[in-house]
Amino acid sequence: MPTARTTKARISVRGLNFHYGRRQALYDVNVDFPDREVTAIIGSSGCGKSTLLRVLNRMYSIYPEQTATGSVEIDGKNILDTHFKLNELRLMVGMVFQKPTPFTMSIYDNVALAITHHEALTRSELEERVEFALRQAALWDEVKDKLDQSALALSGGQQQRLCIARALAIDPEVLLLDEPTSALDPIATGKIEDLLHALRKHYTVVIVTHNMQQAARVSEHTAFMHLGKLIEFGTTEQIFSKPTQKASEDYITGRFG
Ligand SMILES: Nc1ncnc2c1ncn2[C@@H]1O[C@H](COP(=O)(O)OP(=O)(O)OP(=O)(O)O)[C@@H](O)[C@H]1O
Repeated sequence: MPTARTTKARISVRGLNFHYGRRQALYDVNVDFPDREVTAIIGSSGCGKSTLLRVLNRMYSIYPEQTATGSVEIDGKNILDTHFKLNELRLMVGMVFQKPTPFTMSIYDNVALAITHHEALTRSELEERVEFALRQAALWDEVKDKLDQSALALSGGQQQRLCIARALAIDPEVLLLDEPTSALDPIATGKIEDLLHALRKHYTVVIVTHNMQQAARVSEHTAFMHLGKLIEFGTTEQIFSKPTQKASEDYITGRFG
């Protein structure tokens, strides 16, 4: 398999194999995710996109039958190493899921809880941090007058931006998004895509998406996967205009997937 190398990698995946019990879902994946860029992972259903994303924050580790071999280095440290503390990893890598998952509590507490789990701050420091996170997620103006209202009363798109604020509240280096707009309407989707454009200045973003137009709009690099293998990685422009692998070309031109 080709190793996708770039000059300034923030995450380097090498020789990654992943099993759900006896079922192998990833085969010898090698890829570098560039620093402070958006990388899209695309490919047909079941090809291993979510699995790869979940390995990047070791989410599988709570399931004993799920195993990963190989390495995933962030800042030169192998985060798959069981000696690498999960708490430390949670501070480095934030994650947002397909369906918004706000906690049943106020808008303010949703974000504050993420911070107080890791840090002891004074009340005013905490207020500043919550505001900063909500501003980063382009939600502050819409919620600043109702911070003590339930997060569940927000629209789906606002809830998803709240989840992004929660992920950003701990100031991670990496933001992982697993089909973050698939449950949203086009206007809410557009807001999240605009947000991704702004976030790339500060964060290394990896997004799994089924929507190829979205990948083309939001990402600088694209990884194409097929049947658990990373088939091709390149600039999004190259992958969409001149894919070098037949499987990528077939997927992009809609012949399968
Ligand atoms: N918990 C699990 N136990 C067993 N097999 C699983 C589990 N989760 C996923 N798989 C299998 O691993 C493979 C990769 O799944 P994954 O969810 O990563 O694919 P995907 O590309 O994200 O798919 P989709 O686009 O449909 O979300 C699939 O064959 C799937 O059936």
